[in-house]
Amino acid sequence: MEGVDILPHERSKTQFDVDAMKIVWAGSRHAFEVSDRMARLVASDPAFQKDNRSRLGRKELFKNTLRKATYAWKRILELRLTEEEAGRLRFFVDEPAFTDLHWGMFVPAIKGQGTEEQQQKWLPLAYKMQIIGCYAQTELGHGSNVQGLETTATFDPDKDEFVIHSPTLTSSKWWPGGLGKVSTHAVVYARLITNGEEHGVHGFIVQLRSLDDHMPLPGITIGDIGMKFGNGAYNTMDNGVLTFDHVRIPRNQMLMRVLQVTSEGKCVQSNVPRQLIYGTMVFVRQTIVADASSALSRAVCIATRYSAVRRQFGSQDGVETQVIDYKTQQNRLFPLLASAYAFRFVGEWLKWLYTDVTQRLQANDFSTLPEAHACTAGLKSLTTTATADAIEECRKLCGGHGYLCASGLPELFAVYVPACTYEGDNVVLLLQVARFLMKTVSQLGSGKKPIGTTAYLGRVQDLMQCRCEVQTVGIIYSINAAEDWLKPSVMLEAFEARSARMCVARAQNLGKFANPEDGFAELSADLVEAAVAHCQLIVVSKFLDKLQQDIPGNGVKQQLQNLCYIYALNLLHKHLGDFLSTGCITPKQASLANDQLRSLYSQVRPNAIALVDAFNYTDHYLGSVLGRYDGNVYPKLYEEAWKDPLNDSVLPDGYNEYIRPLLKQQLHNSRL
Ligand SMILES: CCCCC/C=C\C/C=C\C/C=C\C/C=C\C/C=C/C(=O)SCCNC(=O)CCNC(=O)[C@H](O)C(C)(C)COP(=O)(O)OP(=O)(O)OC[C@H]1O[C@@H](n2cnc3c(N)ncnc32)[C@H](O)[C@@H]1OP(=O)(O)O
Ligand SMILES: Cc1cc2nc3c(=O)[nH]c(=O)nc-3n(C[C@H](O)[C@H](O)[C@H](O)COP(=O)(O)OP(=O)(O)OC[C@H]3O[C@@H](n4cnc5c(N)ncnc54)[C@H](O)[C@@H]3O)c2cc1C
Repeated sequence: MEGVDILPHERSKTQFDVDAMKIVWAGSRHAFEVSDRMARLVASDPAFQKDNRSRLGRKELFKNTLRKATYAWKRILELRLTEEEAGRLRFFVDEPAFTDLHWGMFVPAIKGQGTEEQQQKWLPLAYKMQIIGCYAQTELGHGSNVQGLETTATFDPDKDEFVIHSPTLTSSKWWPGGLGKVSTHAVVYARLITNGEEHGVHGFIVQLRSLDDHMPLPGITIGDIGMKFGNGAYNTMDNGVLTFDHVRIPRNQMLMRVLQVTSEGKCVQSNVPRQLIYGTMVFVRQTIVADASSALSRAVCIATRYSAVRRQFGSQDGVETQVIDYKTQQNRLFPLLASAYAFRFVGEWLKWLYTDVTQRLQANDFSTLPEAHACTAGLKSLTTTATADAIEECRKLCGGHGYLCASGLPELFAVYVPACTYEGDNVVLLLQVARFLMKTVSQLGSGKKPIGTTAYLGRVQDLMQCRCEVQTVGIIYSINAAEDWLKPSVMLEAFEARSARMCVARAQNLGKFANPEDGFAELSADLVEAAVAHCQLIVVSKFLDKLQQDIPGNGVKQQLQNLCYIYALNLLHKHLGDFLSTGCITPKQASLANDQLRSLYSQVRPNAIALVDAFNYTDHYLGSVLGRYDGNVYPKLYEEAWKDPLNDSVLPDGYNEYIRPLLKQQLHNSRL
């Protein structure tokens, strides 16, 4: 069978309604229609062509991005796109740009931390892009430790101004995207000092460049921090360095929703908790979780289509085997496919949680903020780590051709992998989750009932007294055959028991230290494992919740069920040590889980291509010869190779200089 015939043949085997699945994936019919329209708009416009990025030098690459980002803005205005449509359009343009930070961090920082008056002044300018902003928090010396930032904002009551200053080299702002060459303004995080007293880190709106000629304002030094990992990749972004030499800004440019500074330099705390200063990060972490499913599904789409097209080794009748039919390939690929769906649904739920906490904050209810912080931090960490690893696994699943830029995977990896670091290093974020869990466990004895995602810890209070013998757990009686693993309550109980037992065991170990902080530092590697178990439980439980909803479309729910159990059983297999050592399941039950997993792979196999078609990605967005919708891989790969600049001429530059003299010299030597 020819390459172009394989994928249609695969599609003919589909056992569910792909169009209905497209709507489930998008979140709603409306979201699907918006997304579909924007994807086609971008794909059909030559201005958004992106297949030459890996061949461009830094300056060309950056200018190209400026062109695309400003053209996208022009189209957004011309077509009068809604905020939702504009967001999707930028998503499909698929090129990191200063606009991400302007819309994604600068605007949310003002919205979340500015007073009404400040929002009225700055937001209209930002919405029209009459000013362009970035988020300048991280410094050369400190990123994770926000309280360790060194930039100072000292209040001068005589002039009613703050003096922003970089006292040391390590206080230079370092990393902010959009800062290096584009932004006119920044929300700068600095230590507030009034009347000689320190009041912690706060955000300040600072103008950086002239709105007339774009030159840095007096006292400000700015530049780009240099090339980053990967050729094209994130180098479209001008991550920058910034120092201040006693730069003055009016008092009303401190973002004052949390704390007000009066003209006398007095600090007045509002009823809003201090942690709201970190609110922009919570917002962005939530968007990063949703984005993880996009990056992961993209890599999985490429690897799945290519695995169906690619054949290696013969079978009895002489037709070579599609590599997707190897169990080892399925065992590596299908859990990633399942993860893409799992992250989609947990992302949807997290968006709901974020909206809920935002509404509560507006009504002065701060009770769910710690949980929102723990969930956004933990899920950001879990999903980005898994996605970065998965993109690399997809490259390997595509064999040698996966290493070619034409596969789209090297660039995707290079663009994606910093997500494990920005918006909080993934380990640092898991430690935040661990703190939250340990606090929750320590309060169990006082009768405080945990709620939301930690409610399960309340249900297993017996664990605190170590009264929970293996035999008391229901799973032990419920699983006697492989199919028993397909019961939602059983799966949930297994993940809850594993996480609860890990949390309680860590809490008990912490209790052995005289100083809890010493204990936390000493046991931090174990604590991170408990945080991972808790976050995996959230993902599994939200996927199971999704299955409880009414899901229209022939066979759609069945496919989602298969994927949900693949996600959970694969985790169980990978973390078997946790499940066995905490006594949640027996070795025999673990073996049954594996049998069930293999059976699910066989059920997914005929639907694999349709399950990735449901992502509804255009070939433009995928940017991969291996992942083409039509499966016409080999002719196109061959065609692509000839586009390389090295093939512009038959003899390479340097032939006369290097190759010819070398060959002549060898000829001369052999004659000797
Ligand atoms: C319309 C079009 C839109 C298009 C765009 C849309 C979306 C795209 C969006 C953005 C673009 C996306 C990506 C772009 C790429 C890159 C951008 C990157 C940006 C950045 O990286 S910005 C810098 C990010 N920096 C960090 O994340 C630093 C990490 N460090 C921290 O968060 C904190 O310092 C810390 C690790 C939490 C520790 O802080 P510390 O003050 O020392 O706190 P603790 O003492 O540990 O805790 C005190 C207390 O506070 C609680 N806490 C901590 N953080 C939070 C929080 N965020 N929210 C609520 N509560 C928090 C903590 O739990 C403690 O509570 P206790 O009860 O225990 O006291
Ligand atoms: C592409 C990119 C874009 C970015 N964009 C922005 C931006 O727009 N604005 C902005 O302000 N910043 C930005 N950043 C900065 C980013 O937020 C920080 O790099 C990130 O928060 C990590 O901080 P760090 O660099 O200080 O890492 P470090 O904290 O120095 O981490 C180094 C190592 O130390 C470990 N570590 C640190 N603390 C602990 C601890 N307490 N316990 C155990 N281990 C620890 C970490 O796990 C890591 O392995 C960007 C970064 C990147 C890569």
